[in-house]
Amino acid sequence: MSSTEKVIPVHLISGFLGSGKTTLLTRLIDYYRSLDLKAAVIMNELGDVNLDGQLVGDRVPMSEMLSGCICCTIRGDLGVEIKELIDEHTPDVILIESTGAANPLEIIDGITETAMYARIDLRSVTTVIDGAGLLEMNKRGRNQTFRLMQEQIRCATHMIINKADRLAPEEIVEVEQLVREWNHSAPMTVTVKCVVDLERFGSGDSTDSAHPTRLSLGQGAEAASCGPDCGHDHSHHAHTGESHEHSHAAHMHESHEHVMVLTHYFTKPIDSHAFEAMLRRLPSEVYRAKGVVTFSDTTSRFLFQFAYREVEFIRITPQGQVNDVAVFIGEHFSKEQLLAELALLE
Ligand SMILES: Nc1nc2c(ncn2[C@@H]2O[C@H](COP(=O)(O)OP(=O)(O)OP(=O)(O)O)[C@@H](O)[C@H]2O)c(=O)[nH]1
Repeated sequence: MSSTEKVIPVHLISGFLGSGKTTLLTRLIDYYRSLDLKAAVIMNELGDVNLDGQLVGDRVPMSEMLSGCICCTIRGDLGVEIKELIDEHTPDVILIESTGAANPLEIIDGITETAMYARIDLRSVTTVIDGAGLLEMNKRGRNQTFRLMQEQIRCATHMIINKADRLAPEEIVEVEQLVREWNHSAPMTVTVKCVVDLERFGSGDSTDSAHPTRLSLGQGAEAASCGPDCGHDHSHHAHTGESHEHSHAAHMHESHEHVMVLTHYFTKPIDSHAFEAMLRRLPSEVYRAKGVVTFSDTTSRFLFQFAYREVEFIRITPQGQVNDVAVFIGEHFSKEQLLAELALLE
């Protein structure tokens, strides 16, 4: 794989149970088809049967992750699924629809981890909101489902307040105000049947730096928990991903107001001491980093983790080719400064 090989954009569709995620997904599939772009889809259902998948049919390559919540038990498989879809179908874009019970922060973490072995790029997190459902939940009391809804809204880079046909005009205003309280920056569109302008989902070309991703992950990204309906063992976050490609070049996401993700592909081995020193110098605004590196001063390769200011290196012997990549997640950090630090390493 060459450094010029394209990075495949990934769009995550999140939202409450029955809010209209699949409705949006089918629209997107039609949209990409009209542009003559190949979309691949990952759908996640808590049950054994992917009913929504019937709606998508066999129009696009689809991976079904059933019987588990994408954000916990099968989160580790997410990377494998993405990699397999890419290897088998070479899609121009990947769409992921998560179960309404999933906590998007966990999925975002899973997707960004996948950058270690597939040239992908999380471009947007669209949260579909059932306006009437949200109002009802707000009146009934703030239970666990309510908190999950909040989390899904906080995480969104784009918000769709759907099912407007079921809301009176003053209720629409009420929903908008509620949603704005939790997410100050993401664009918000009020729709019926998720009819939105799909242009921002792009041409599939993620190298378009004119449209940087805003990942407004909100607070508590690392403390995220799974959804209330998930019911799975959260202690097993399998880390997978042995088959990989070696690749180069930096790819970056930015947000001026919220959480940013910066994904940097290293072009060559780097000095281990300089790298560790760089991690330790990271500003407190960077609260998470992870990746795979090859050091010039040791023979082995390492998986590194940086969380809560702690640095951890794990020696790995990857099967197949693995990207040398570092992913940084944080809020309000200076991308220029970080890129300058990274440039010094190479
Ligand atoms: N009244 C109304 N119904 C809608 C609208 N959008 C979608 N629906 C209906 O709501 C139901 C659920 O829509 P889906 O798109 O399957 O929702 P989902 O979020 O994928 O559902 P889960 O996968 O179960 O979480 C379907 O019957 C849709 O036809 C809307 O704007 N108004």
